[in-house]
Amino acid sequence: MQKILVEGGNPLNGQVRISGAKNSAVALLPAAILADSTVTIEGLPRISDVGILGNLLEEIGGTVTWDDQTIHIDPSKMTAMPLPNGKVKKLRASYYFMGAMLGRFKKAVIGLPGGCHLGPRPIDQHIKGFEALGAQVTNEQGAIYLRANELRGARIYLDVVSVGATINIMLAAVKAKGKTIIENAAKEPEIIDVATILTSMGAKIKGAGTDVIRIEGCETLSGCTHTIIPDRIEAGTYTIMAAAQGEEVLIDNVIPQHLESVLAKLREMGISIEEGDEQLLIRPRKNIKSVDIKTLVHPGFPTDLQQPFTSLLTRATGTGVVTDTIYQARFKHIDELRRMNAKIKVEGGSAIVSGPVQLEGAKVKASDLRAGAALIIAGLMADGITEVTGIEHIERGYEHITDKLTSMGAKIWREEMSREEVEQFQNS
Ligand SMILES: CC(=O)N[C@H]1[C@@H](OP(=O)(O)OP(=O)(O)OC[C@H]2O[C@@H](n3ccc(=O)[nH]c3=O)[C@H](O)[C@@H]2O)O[C@H](CO)[C@@H](O)[C@@H]1O
Ligand SMILES: C=C(OP(=O)(O)O)C(=O)O
Repeated sequence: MQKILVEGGNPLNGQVRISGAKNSAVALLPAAILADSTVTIEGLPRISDVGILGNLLEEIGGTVTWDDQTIHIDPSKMTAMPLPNGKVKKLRASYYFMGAMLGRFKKAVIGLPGGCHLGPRPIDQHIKGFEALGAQVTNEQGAIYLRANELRGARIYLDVVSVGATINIMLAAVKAKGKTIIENAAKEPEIIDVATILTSMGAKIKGAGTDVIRIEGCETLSGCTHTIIPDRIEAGTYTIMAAAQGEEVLIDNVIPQHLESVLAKLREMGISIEEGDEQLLIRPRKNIKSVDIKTLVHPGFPTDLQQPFTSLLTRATGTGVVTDTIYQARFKHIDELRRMNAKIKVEGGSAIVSGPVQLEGAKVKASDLRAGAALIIAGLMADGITEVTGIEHIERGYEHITDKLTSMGAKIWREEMSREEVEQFQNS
């Protein structure tokens, strides 16, 4: 088991290239189940979530070959193999096997998903969608059983705007008979990316990226080649890192429009950001001022950048109020930031950050993926050395994070944990 160490205070300079989007990748791989011949996806991030999904595709009979960041998935020999336990529990996005297998085989058995612990993460809207399409859905001992004689298009209104439910319903509906309309759909860029791969396979989808998506079901979908979009959350994380500890940092392979809400907040703090076609140039100021942020569905401020942004606020002058309307309890990083001398109170669903403070290196634990990113940002700014454990969470979403930061001048490295440290970590 490894930990990440950061020696703070070293300025970041130079360039970082953003990887393919995790939250697209984890839906694009299951989408390949729906095709009748090989699907090739280019530009994938080699992160643990993607590796696990590749293994799950093999478990159901897919032939998976990797060529650096390109995957080739031959789905022709896949079966409706039940996946009630095991690797499906290691990540959130295994729930996309429900929609994709229901679409192709009209049946599936998938264990309830894992993923970051951010408070309750129900999947009732996914199930409502599958039922509307004609599936019988039961929960038996922690696994979801889905079965349909046939799938029929339906009009589905989502009570909650959900990325996962929108994509999962799309995956099943492309193989349903007739027309499906998803109302109050999520509008995240990853939804457009999934609609793009499905369209390349032959699906008929209109309106992805708006809150009404119309799908005309097809009998067969064929193989295709698709290039994934860049990861806006990884790009946002490096932009925040540059704002926290950079001199001049170029973020390459980014779609700036995906990050408008975050860039607006950074500019409000006094940080200079130049936007190119696929690049952002960040030149922070020494003195930055606090802002309030409230997370919202896209195109609002993304919940996945709330935790990294909180670390940045510790170096800003004034009081910043952070409110997460998507996951009201996404504040597990706050106790760890306090160990590093941050002045943050959690009150009534908001974190109130007072600054500026000089953070101090400490031994801290990442409770989830973006908490891990928040602690690395804090470590970059802190006096002395910060040790971050729980890095398996970070590896779910950040490709080569230590190498990328090292190339920009950060002192950051991995070390094996001693037996005592592993025991302490497991008991904490
Ligand atoms: C793999 C992936 O893409 N993960 C992202 C996805 O998660 P995920 O798809 O799980 O998140 P959702 O968009 O579904 O969740 C949004 C909100 O809706 C609620 N909800 C969701 C589904 C449901 O059936 N019922 C329900 O009540 C959730 O508890 C949450 O409060 O979107 C989140 C919100 O942008 C991001 O933080 C995650 O990084
Ligand atoms: C919450 C996240 O991921 P997941 O939904 O995969 O747990 C995230 O990417 O911040």
